[in-house]
Amino acid sequence: MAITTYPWLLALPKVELHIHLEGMLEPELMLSLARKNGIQLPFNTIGQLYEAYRFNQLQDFLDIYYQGAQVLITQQDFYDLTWHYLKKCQQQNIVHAEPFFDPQTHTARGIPFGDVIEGISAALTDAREKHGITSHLIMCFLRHLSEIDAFNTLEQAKPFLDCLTAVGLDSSEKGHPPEKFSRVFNQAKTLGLLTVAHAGEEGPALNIWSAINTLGVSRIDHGVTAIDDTKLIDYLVGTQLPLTVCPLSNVKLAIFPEMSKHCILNLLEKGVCVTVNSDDPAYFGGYLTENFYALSQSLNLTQTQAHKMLVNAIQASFANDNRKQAMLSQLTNFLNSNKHSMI
Ligand code: HPA
Ligand SMILES: [Zn+2]
Repeated sequence: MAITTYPWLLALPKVELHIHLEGMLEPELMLSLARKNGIQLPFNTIGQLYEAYRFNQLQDFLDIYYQGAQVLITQQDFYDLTWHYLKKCQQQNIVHAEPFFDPQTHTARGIPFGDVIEGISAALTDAREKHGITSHLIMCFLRHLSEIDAFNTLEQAKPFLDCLTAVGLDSSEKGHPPEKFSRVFNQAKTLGLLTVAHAGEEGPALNIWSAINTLGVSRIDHGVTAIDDTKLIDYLVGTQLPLTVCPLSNVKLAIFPEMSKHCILNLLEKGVCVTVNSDDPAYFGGYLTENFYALSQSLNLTQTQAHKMLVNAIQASFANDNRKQAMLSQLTNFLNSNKHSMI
């Protein structure tokens, strides 16, 4: 059955595996934090910010994203940013999330690592206790920086390993292949952390192979260029290694010229374990519900396909077996009671 309404998607219980905390910095919050903290930005109004959010490629976005993140100074700022997203989760019935954060963006400006991670973790704990939203935090290394910088960051994370589930890899893919970080990822694994990596967003399918073979990842973030490599597709289908795909992001960053050309449903129909995610919702025009809605509008996403991608997300998550079972039941109950209704 085709999905036609936004309210149905809004109420659908959802899981998000690819979202950057710095990418949920909405213009209103960015400008108010800039005023509070006395940070000068090249934008003064919300209109100017939206005007700047026109990107031809990943790097155009990253330049603005790192600029915006400079307004985050205190532990409370990181709490508020995270809490803002968790309120969104409540509104959109996102029941489990595994957000990324980029500590190097902050420690390079002299912000203590502990303030960043403690602010974020306190908000995640409060959301679990007050609203039952579960989460796992993933620390990303910026791949445009050096291996040594990544090792230093991992060192700073050691007192906070209880707050972390995994390490990831993000920022500029071109010129910074996964293997650059194989030794850091190995060390992270010896500390008990799981691993994920952005690969095959702007870069070739070869980067996905490298993330698999040199970083031992549990999931690939993006991974859409896998569609160019039939051997890789066979591998992904055989292993069910998940891809965390971000449709609105991919169109905003011109990976696909328009949503109707996006390959996510082709990957799904081939049997790849794909999931839907929002990446940087404040910059790309929508949270998880809007990503599903865009697929329903441009690719005629069906309820069965939405259900399958959510089952994939639950199974691909780092939640424990009990939590996975509870989320699967919640999803089944929703679909049984809302199959024919469009609310
Ligand atoms: O889509 C992305 N790709 C790489 N790095 C990022 N950091 C935030 N979003 C992204
Ligand atoms: Zn991302």
